[in-house]
Amino acid sequence: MSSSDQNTPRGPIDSSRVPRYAGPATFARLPRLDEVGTADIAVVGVPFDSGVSYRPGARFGGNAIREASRLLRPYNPAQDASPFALAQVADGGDIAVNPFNINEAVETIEAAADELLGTGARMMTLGGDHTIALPLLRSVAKKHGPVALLHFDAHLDTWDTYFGAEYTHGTPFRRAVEEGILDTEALSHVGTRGPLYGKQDLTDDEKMGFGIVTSADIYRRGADEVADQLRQRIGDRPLYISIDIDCLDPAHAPGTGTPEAGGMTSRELLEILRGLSSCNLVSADVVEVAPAYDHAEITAVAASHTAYELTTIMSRQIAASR
Ligand SMILES: N=C(N)NCCCC(=O)O
Ligand SMILES: [Zn+2]
Ligand SMILES: [Zn+2]
Repeated sequence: MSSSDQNTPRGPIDSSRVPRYAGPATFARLPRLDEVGTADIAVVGVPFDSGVSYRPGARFGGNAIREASRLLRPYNPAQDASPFALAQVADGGDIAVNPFNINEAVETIEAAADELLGTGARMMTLGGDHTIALPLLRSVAKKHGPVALLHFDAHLDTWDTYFGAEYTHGTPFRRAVEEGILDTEALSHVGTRGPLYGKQDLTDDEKMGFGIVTSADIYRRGADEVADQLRQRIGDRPLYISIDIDCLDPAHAPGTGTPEAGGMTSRELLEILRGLSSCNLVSADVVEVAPAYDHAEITAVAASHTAYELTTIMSRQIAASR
């Protein structure tokens, strides 16, 4: 039983008493998981970037997002909710994974997710490269069955292999479809753009069941209409949202490993997420934040606000289902 079932949840450190730049950076200055016992939502880092095809560095993403999240405040006006009061949200620290063995890392992540989800918590994972979405989805599907997937990304990430490797940051969603852990009636990429290897990439992707909302679609149709369309497709299915921060334009997220020009703004991303606030979001990740290429925490701030909106959606669901 989570502590929030008995008491009011323990929230962030009060930034009017302890300056927000002081002390250790847990996500949003929330308590650590071991301080509260169990949580409704566990924020967890996965410092792993051995699956990247270009610039490395996303292993430092989780802690960069935590640092940038010091400035988050407890009330979210855009969703009219205080996420850390509605549910016990806590920082579960990092999943320690082997950087030299991708297969072992994937197994470790799945096992750690099994353990956390087994306590009844939902997971808000901070990556790490996109490889980590596969073991997280495996674990979520063990609990909920095949889940709807909203995948925000410049890239499809449904490619087959790189250098013969099955588990990479460009391949997690093809593996997930092959494994039958996704609900193929409700799969969407959002923010897709940029050059592909060939037209076949799109044909393959469509055969797997994915719909595509391109970055240009968002610009032309607007965030509200896009969110409405996505919400209708998802319905009340258990939903997993995976957000590759490179879905944002490099102007809004320079700190990432495979940037592509012509992306959505951070405002558009946040607005689409707010439009999904009624969805049954069971877990989510924010990946591919690589702070070495960031400037003035632009990317880390965008990622921390993204995780905040996702956490708000989950906490509203948790409160509504009590
Ligand atoms: N998942 C991310 N960020 N990128 C995938 C790009 C794979 C490629 O280099 O073709
Ligand atoms: Zn990407
Ligand atoms: Zn990706």
